[in-house]
Amino acid sequence: MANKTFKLNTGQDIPALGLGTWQSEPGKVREAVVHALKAGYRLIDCAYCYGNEAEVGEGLREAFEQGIVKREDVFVVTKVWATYTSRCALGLQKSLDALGLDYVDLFLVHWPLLMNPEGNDDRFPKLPNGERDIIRSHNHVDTWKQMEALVATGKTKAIGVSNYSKRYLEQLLPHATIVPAVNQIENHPALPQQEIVDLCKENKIHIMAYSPLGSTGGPLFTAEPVVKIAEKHGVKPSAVLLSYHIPRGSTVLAKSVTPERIVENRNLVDLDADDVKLLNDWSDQLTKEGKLTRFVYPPFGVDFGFPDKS
Ligand SMILES: NC(=O)C1=CN([C@@H]2O[C@H](COP(=O)(O)OP(=O)(O)OC[C@H]3O[C@@H](n4cnc5c(N)ncnc54)[C@H](OP(=O)(O)O)[C@@H]3O)[C@@H](O)[C@H]2O)C=CC1
Ligand SMILES: O=C[C@H](O)[C@@H](O)[C@@H](O)[C@H](O)C(=O)O
Repeated sequence: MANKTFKLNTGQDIPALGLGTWQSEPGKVREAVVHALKAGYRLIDCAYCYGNEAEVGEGLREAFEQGIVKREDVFVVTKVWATYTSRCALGLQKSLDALGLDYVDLFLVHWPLLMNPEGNDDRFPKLPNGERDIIRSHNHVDTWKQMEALVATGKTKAIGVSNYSKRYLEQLLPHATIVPAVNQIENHPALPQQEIVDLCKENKIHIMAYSPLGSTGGPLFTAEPVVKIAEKHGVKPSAVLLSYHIPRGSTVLAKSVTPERIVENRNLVDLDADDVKLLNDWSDQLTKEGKLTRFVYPPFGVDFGFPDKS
């Protein structure tokens, strides 16, 4: 099942499982990438903001040189960081240079906002009071227009968004000449974001689920329904959390720099209708109790339109 692919609205095949690289430490991520490609992963999720694209690129190069995989067989994703959303072409070029590639398969708007491109830091400019230096007059639709222009350059095969709520998508879609191929969002049974998933499905926008384990340390491993289903199938809770996305028709990104876990995370299981119901019931219960959990919400001080955060 880990070799499954989905079709994007561009006609490209996108793997159902990818390796995440956020917080993958220097000194570890090159080997993690090589190991993942050897283990059969065919999607690597990167971002300029992660500060490790040069080392991810070394891993890719090593895998190409060793004949583990060819460039055209790996789906490489990267994202324009918030200080470059008024300079998307430059943002893409910087990622390509760091990765050592001449194109990526998918380029995403990492977050729908602009941070001061002339601020006091390349990635995290701050105001004297310590808050992030955000250009609040910027319209995220303008960023999308720049993204659209990048497709013709051949430097990215597809474009998409990330961290787009229903409200933001509804603002964007009437102006989009190219419908985003993907919306990459936090997604797991404790944050199903069904309203976004449904809207994306209606518009043929593929979901890439991030932080499927609850991000750092995998806080969702101990959730009761997850443990119950894992015991039933004789697998680890991580396998249940990753497999949850396959019947939803979504790609799932699992980050690890630990060789055994990278391999282990390829062992997806076929969840049956009872398992899916148990997880969905848990999501419904969390929704009713107001206990949904968003693990990734950086301190931008911007209302992105997520119902659990506005
Ligand atoms: N677009 C966006 O804004 C965002 C995108 N992402 C993308 O999604 C990816 C995945 O999300 P992320 O937030 O990193 O978190 P994940 O939900 O993938 O969890 C990663 C954590 O789980 C641990 N882990 C991984 N596999 C196992 C396992 N089998 N058993 C036990 N522990 C395990 C990892 O440890 P270790 O590495 O030490 O093994 C790490 O601490 C990111 O890396 C990034 O590529 C993530 C957040 C936001
Ligand atoms: O992709 C992962 C996340 O979005 C990450 O890029 C942000 O959380 C960033 O560290 C920030 O603090 O704004």
